[in-house]
Amino acid sequence: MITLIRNIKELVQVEETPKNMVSGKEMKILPTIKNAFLLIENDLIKDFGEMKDFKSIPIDNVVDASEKIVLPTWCDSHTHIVYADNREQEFIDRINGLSYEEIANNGGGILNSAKKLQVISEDNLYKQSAIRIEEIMQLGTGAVEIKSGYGLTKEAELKMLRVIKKLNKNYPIAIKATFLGAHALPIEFKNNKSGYLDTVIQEILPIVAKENLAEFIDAFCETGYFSVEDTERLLKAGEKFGLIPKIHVNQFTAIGGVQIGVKYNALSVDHLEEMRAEDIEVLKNSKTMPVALPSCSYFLSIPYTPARKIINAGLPLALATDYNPGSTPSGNMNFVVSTACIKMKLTPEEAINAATINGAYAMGLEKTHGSICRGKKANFILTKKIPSYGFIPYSFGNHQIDQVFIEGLKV
Ligand SMILES: N=CN[C@@H](CCC(=O)O)C(=O)O
Ligand SMILES: [Zn+2]
Repeated sequence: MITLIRNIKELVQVEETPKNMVSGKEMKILPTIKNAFLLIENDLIKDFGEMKDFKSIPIDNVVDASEKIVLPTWCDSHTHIVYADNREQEFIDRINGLSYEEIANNGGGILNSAKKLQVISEDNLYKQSAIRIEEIMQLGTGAVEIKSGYGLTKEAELKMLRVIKKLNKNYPIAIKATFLGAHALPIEFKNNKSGYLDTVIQEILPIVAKENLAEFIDAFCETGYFSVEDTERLLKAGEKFGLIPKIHVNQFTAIGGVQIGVKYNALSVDHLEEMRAEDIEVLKNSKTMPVALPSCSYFLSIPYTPARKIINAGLPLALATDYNPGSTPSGNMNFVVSTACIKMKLTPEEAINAATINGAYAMGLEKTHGSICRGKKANFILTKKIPSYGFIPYSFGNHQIDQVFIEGLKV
């Protein structure tokens, strides 16, 4: 089927020659074509250009985009969308003065989600998660990474990963799975962290690899959770099974997590709210994408990732939601892009680059997603009638999307 999107006011993030990512000063450049067309064949982008250059061919479906902007769908490279029920009570506890750490120490936090996840049926977990997938597709997300890590037992971790696999099969959105067995220490292992890591490495990891349930491996490398040494043990074990690291680091404390990520060729290091000069330095000359999660900073009232320092050092940056029941119960990439501009001082061009092509890189999807490029997936957002693409982050919290296309079809 051939679909033509015509009279596009501005077609954003176009690429003649595909690139893997954008870094430093390049992030301020967002290639666009004004008064453009976009031609789709089945699930792929066939052509694009200026309207005046469009050569008539037989078309099955025409969409008029007068006064509207078209941009690639968002690439959300860090989420925990598969979870059981919610944690609004902890939200209220925080309003009343408890800290995220105090809540976790009282059995709340990740362990609270694990308790709920261990008892929910796979079917019910799938149903709850599918609603969130449908929600983020409507919000313009066309590719997403999803982590395990709320199971914390063999059965429950595998249940999560199987749900992720089933979502990937049933929805057109691209889904990448990450095994996050080392997300928190289960109560049964309270004084036996190395015993829990033995379970993760010897009992769960081999099944994850054998059943092809995840491409990436993650750990919450943080004071009070998993140390740099624990993380290294895990990444080494993952490496043997060909799992690529994408890790939680520097959320509350900077303890060397970025260094261990770079040492093990992590595809991304995520959170980075607390960054020392040496953490920025070690990322130079690496292939590791720094990923900021501004909705998490917003929700927990913790510092924002120092995005300006990262980009001004010549590094790339990706933006993601961190959608999860504890620190970020929102999967809205439009809000992430706005918040990155408002609170982290990214320009709209930098924020859109960070949420599209760099997000695609951070989950290994840069060859097929993240830009308007011939041969890439026909994943794009058609906005309402708006004055410019800068209006998307400017009108924060408002919904500027008219239609979302994933793999060539309106969702
Ligand atoms: N920081 C670790 N994990 C999640 C939050 C987990 C939770 O509170 O449930 C995050 O990325 O913010
Ligand atoms: Zn996370």
